[in-house]
Amino acid sequence: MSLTMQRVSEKPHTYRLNGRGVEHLDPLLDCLVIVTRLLGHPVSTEALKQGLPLQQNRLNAPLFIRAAEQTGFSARLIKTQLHEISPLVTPVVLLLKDGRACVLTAIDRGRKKARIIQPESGEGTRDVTFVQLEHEYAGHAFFIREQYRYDERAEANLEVRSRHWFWGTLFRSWRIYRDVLLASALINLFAVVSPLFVMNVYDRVVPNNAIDTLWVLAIGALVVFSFDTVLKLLRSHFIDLAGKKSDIILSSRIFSRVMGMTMANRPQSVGAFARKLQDFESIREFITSSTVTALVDLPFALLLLMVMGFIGGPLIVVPLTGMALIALYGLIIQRPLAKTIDNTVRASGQKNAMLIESLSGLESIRAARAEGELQGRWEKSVGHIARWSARSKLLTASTGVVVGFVQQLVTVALIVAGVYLIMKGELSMGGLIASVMLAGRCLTPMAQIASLSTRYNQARAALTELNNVVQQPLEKCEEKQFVHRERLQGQIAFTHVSFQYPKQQGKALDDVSFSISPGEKVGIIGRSGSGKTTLNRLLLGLYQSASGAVRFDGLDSRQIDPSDLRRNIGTLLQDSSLFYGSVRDNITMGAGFVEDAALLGAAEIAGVMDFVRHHPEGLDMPVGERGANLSGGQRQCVALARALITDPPILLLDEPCTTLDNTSEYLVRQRLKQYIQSKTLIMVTHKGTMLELVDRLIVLDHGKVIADGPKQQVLQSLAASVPPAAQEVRS
Ligand SMILES: Nc1ncnc2c1ncn2[C@@H]1O[C@H](COP(=O)(O)OP(=O)(O)OP(=O)(O)O)[C@@H](O)[C@H]1O
Repeated sequence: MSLTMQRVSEKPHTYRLNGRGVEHLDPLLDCLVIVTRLLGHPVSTEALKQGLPLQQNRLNAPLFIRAAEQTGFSARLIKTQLHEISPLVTPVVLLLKDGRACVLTAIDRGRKKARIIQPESGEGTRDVTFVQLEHEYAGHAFFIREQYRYDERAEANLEVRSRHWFWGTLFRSWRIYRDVLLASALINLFAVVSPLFVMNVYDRVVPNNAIDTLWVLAIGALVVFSFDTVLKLLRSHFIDLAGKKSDIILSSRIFSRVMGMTMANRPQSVGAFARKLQDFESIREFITSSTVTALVDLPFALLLLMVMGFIGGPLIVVPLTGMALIALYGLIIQRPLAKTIDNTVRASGQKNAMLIESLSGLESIRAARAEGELQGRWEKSVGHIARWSARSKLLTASTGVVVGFVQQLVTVALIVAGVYLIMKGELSMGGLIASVMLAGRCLTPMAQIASLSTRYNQARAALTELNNVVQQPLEKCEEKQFVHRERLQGQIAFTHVSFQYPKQQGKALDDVSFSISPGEKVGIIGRSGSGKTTLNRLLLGLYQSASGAVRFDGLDSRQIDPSDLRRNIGTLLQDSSLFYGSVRDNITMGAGFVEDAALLGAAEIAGVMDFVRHHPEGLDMPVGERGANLSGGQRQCVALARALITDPPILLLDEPCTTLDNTSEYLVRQRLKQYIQSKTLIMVTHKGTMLELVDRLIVLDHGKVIADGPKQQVLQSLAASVPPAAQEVRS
């Protein structure tokens, strides 16, 4: 379905929007929508692609699987012949040549016919022969089924085990880690070669002048070392490969959890939260080569120790004692180290929060001449972090020093004890040298692990923080099934709605009830803090009411998929944000594919064309970070155009045109008046002039509805009683 926005007459402008405003032109997405319908749980295109990083506005194979999974289905892409597909597994999405796709709904093997639905043809179900289909089929098919849902009864009896977000992701690379383990076993076996080579040279070659044997041994050792080098390179490559794979999955998972988090659980501080997410770096570092190598090598140290025991006999006690000493020191410093790192992490979060807040409020800081105050806070925070990080550095450095000392101690003790054994004739010269070398090898992974404890503690702290993030409730959780509504009529009802912000005293909305019919134009007025914006937030489903219900077309908003709901409500928030990019990007963000006619139409109504027309780059004019290159009024126009771009049946405008000059406001108002004729409008405003757009007024005070009725009647009664709310509406 395509959208065209036609300008019917010149003055006043009349705009007619045909269609939904967005054409997705995505065969895979269309097929998935059809499959969800066939499986009895229809999901809208909007809900399926919600939050996915579409490639040129389309699903690709991995995104198809993610789209299915996030809406309660599971999908697998399998290479298969057409005749191998069982009729029992339909519906199946077949990938066709030239990037097309179709849904295979039934197979009649006897008559060699198949029943398909090809969305782009718009023909509905049709029968084709196997030969025809084979000709088009590209060889891969998506097999989709509904995920089994446990209900509350199951929860009582059965604990549903799901994989941990972090360990489960690492576990996905178990095959790679298995190979790494195998390579490590060989590498550690090869570690024996060097001491044995030296031992044999000292004990056999030198006393007997056996030059031939020397060369044989040397060539053998070289071959083994070459193999060892290749294996070591491969091992690091595989560990990095597994780390990279996990890193991509984990980063994407964390970000999607953050995006999907309920507003009630959103973090109090953006800066501190951003810091938590950045701390993922320390986890990434921890799962890369050096750590994993040290961990994997540790069990093999015991093997080397056994070989050493075989050669050096009682000398084994020396490295064993050394290992025990290193382990003991490592354990002793764990607690103080963990404490310093936890404190550093907390303080860094606070410092980052301050930095982000200061940078975003730089103009206000300058205007209030508060630079000195913030400088003071900053220096205090930096000083605090420096103290803790100096402590953690000292502890880390002490590990290195202690480990080095133990290693030297072990060498000296081995040589002293070895000389006694040689004098007693229980050990050869070569045996002693080999024992020293092997002891060194045994201690290396121990030393590495001890020095990794800082990194481990950082990763542990980051994992704890991220665990909290990942465990936050999601707006769309797997257990919850939504009703999918492509298009709402625009009927809205609040019944006894009360709401209190988390961790706040007092209700922001208190027993609010009203009903709005489709096409009605309603103004919400009231003093600052009376609850107007909160009411908008509940309408958008950003927060859920504690009691009562918000209904759209008679359906509780909690049942409607949030993405469907928001697609149907064109929203201009009081503080709508713009993002780095062009004016065009900012208007179309979230809308998918938009035809130029629709874009121009929305930009015209919202007054964007009035200023981009004079810019050499037009709609491609860059807006800067957070829209910093635009004026306040221009930013509001772009945000208004964004609200109109999908031609939604409901418009929710919070303080539109507040930052526009009178002429611009007049022009936008006149164009909006034409545009909203068939829409349901809910508008929060303090501006009397904007009330021209509405026929009915709802007045809020301290979270309660104190008046509701036709505009003139409410204004008159407010003027008569002269409550503060009436004075708020400036004419
Ligand atoms: N995110 C929030 N967290 C906690 N409390 C909030 C939050 N937003 C608003 N409040 C509180 O809820 C109450 C209603 O605020 P709301 O923003 O809905 O008022 P408003 O009528 O839109 O005001 P204004 O006209 O100034 O925009 C206020 O007391 C405010 O302090």
